[in-house]
Amino acid sequence: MVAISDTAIVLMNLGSPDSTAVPDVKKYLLEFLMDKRVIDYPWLMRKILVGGVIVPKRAEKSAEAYKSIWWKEGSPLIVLTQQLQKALQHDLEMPVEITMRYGNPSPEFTFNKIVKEHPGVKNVILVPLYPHYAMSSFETAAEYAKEIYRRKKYPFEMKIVEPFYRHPDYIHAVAESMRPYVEQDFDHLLFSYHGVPVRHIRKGDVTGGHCLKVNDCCHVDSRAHKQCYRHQVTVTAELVAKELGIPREKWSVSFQSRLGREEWIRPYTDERLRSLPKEGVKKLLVACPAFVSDCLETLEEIAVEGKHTFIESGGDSFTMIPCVNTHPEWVKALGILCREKMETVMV
Ligand SMILES: C=CC1=C(C)c2cc3[nH]c(cc4nc(cc5[nH]c(cc1n2)c(C)c5CCC(=O)O)C(CCC(=O)O)=C4C)c(C)c3C=C
Ligand SMILES: [Fe+2]
Ligand SMILES: [Fe+2]
Repeated sequence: MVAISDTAIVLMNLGSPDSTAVPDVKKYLLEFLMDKRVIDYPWLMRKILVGGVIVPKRAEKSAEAYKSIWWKEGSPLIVLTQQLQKALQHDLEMPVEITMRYGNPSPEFTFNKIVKEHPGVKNVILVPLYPHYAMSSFETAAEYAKEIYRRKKYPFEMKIVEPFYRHPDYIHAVAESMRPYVEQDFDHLLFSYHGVPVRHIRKGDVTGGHCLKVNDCCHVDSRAHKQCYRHQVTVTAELVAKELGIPREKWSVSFQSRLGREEWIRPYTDERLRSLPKEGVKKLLVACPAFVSDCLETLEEIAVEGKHTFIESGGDSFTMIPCVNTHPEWVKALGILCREKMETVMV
């Protein structure tokens, strides 16, 4: 039972296919990749590329990858988000629901559930579970939730928690979740973030002249940083490494999960995994703080494929550090983020 409250929290994650069956994976990939903020080409071009090339080519391989990481309860990303929901609800003593940008449960389903099960709720705090801004992650989640909210005229106010990539409590949670791993002997720590196309970084640059144009742009103050994924992931890595006391030469950042022929932000994780052993790195730790829940991109792309690449290239030991998932410090941090948002004036 949850205490009666006029506020509810909605945790919004990316989503997964309903099952590992090829038709379900196809349906999910189509919804995901037809999103104009993920593949931002004109509609007809996107339709031809996604429906005619990418999805038919990728669906079976993707389904196999999902099969290899699927839990008996379902998709790890969904199950971990449900576990986070329960832990946060216990912590905050107010209703906490989950929703997904793609697949189920959809924002419409979740908002309807709140209206039906918690008719006293007047305020909803929506938390896109992305620490960093990207057009293809935070922005699409927030805009989609707002679109549904406005279209259906729900009887509550809705506030959205902004990217929290440098929030001290989030940084502390990531650092604490990593601490047991960095206390062991290791040669190097790689922060592997989900990549985005270079074009997305340029497109999000509100100044039109900063990102990837100014020398060492991520470290030069700019209004562009509010929407710069590259800047924000760099800051997270620097703050976490500082809190853990890891010297600068012992960690680096790279970007995984490229799709298509376009140039994505560099360095690429697979290339780094091939070159690190040649630079003398034999014991490697990999952390993926772009994700708050373990998912296909960590459990398969990093823990299986990435490990294989590193060991084949001459590495000795490879450890993937789990995401913050339901770590108590993360549950605490999320509660603080929600409470801070509740205290702001409704717009
Ligand atoms: C143009 C393609 C893609 C962009 C841009 C992109 C950005 C992006 N994605 C995440 C988080 C996740 N992505 C996940 C899976 C996934 N991502 C893409 C493509 C793009 N992502 C695809 C095609 C897939 C599906 C799987 C596959 O076929 O490889 C996941 C995992 C989902 C799961 O069910 O476990 C996450 C999480 C972020 C944060 C981001 C921008 C920064
Ligand atoms: Fe992705
Ligand atoms: Fe930038």
